[in-house]
Amino acid sequence: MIRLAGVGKTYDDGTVAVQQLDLDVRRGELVCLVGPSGCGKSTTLKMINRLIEPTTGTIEIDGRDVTGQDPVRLRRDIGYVIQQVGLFPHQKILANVMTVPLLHGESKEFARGRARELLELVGLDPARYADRYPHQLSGGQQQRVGVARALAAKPPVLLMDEPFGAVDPLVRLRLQDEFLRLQDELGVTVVFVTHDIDEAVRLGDRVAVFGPGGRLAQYDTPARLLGRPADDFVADFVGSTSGLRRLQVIPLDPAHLEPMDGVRAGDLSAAIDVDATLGEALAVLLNDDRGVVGVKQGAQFVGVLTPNGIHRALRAALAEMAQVS
Ligand SMILES: Nc1ncnc2c1ncn2[C@@H]1O[C@H](COP(=O)(O)OP(=O)(O)OP(=O)(O)O)[C@@H](O)[C@H]1O
Repeated sequence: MIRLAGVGKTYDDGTVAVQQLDLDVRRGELVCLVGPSGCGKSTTLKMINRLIEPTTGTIEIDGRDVTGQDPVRLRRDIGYVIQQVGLFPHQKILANVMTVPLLHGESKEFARGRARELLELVGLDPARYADRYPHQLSGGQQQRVGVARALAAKPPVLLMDEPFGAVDPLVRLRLQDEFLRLQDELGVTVVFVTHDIDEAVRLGDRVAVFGPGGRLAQYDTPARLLGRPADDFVADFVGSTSGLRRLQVIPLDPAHLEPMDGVRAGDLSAAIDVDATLGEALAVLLNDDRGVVGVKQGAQFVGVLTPNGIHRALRAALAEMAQVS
């Protein structure tokens, strides 16, 4: 869906922001660009919607070179969400979200309906929030309005630059979860900039780690990035707690469950879904006094998980990861 080939950006003052960047993003994929401050993540994002022109290389969206397209039109067709949200302070929330469909030439009535639908989708009840002004909303709520507005024109591509950077960690987790659900539902292709490796591995189907001087250090799935960092820089950036982070990306393995024999469903105080990750399973287990968690598929219990089961699942996943690398 998006293809960058040999893309570079050197600013007028000689700063090399991005070097020889090759990056493919598949349709419907969520790709995170992550790295320390100043390594060219925002510059890369802004080259995709032509807020910044590359010095070298080509950028294609859906097979079409973006440099051949009218930048205003291009930006109208690509959703863009930034940390400072950029809501119009003197317009009510509904009017803020209606802006983009109106720009696309839709009728007021259509735009109003679409805006209400979008507010609902991002978890803001229109009956409660549509008539408020931006300053009457919390930071997290404003951020959701920003996401709703960017999605209002059903863009095939959404660019997000640290969209959840300014909200507290708990709200951020919730926004991340909601955004994952939304992205899955809408099937939109997303490029998401963050400097937070935890956010990147949580959200990304694939993660691009940028190093100093705008060099792409590794582009991989979260599991491989954490399990097999390409070099010392990536290993360092991923950090010493990568073992714990890895838990967040490894699925629970049903082979490591123990049978329900002798355990009555009514005695289990905690249960998780069989689609959970090892990290989620561990979190539930740690909160349970008995050290045993029921695992469900739909409404049915399919087994129980104990600390030993988690340990076995983790060992097996790491062995498998080492084999494919
Ligand atoms: N207009 C500009 N003129 C000159 N240099 C610039 C300009 N904009 C950005 N830079 C430089 O380009 C490099 C990359 O900046 P960019 O904003 O892309 O990094 P980033 O990875 O997004 O950083 P952060 O995480 O801090 O937002 C930095 O060294 C920055 O100082």
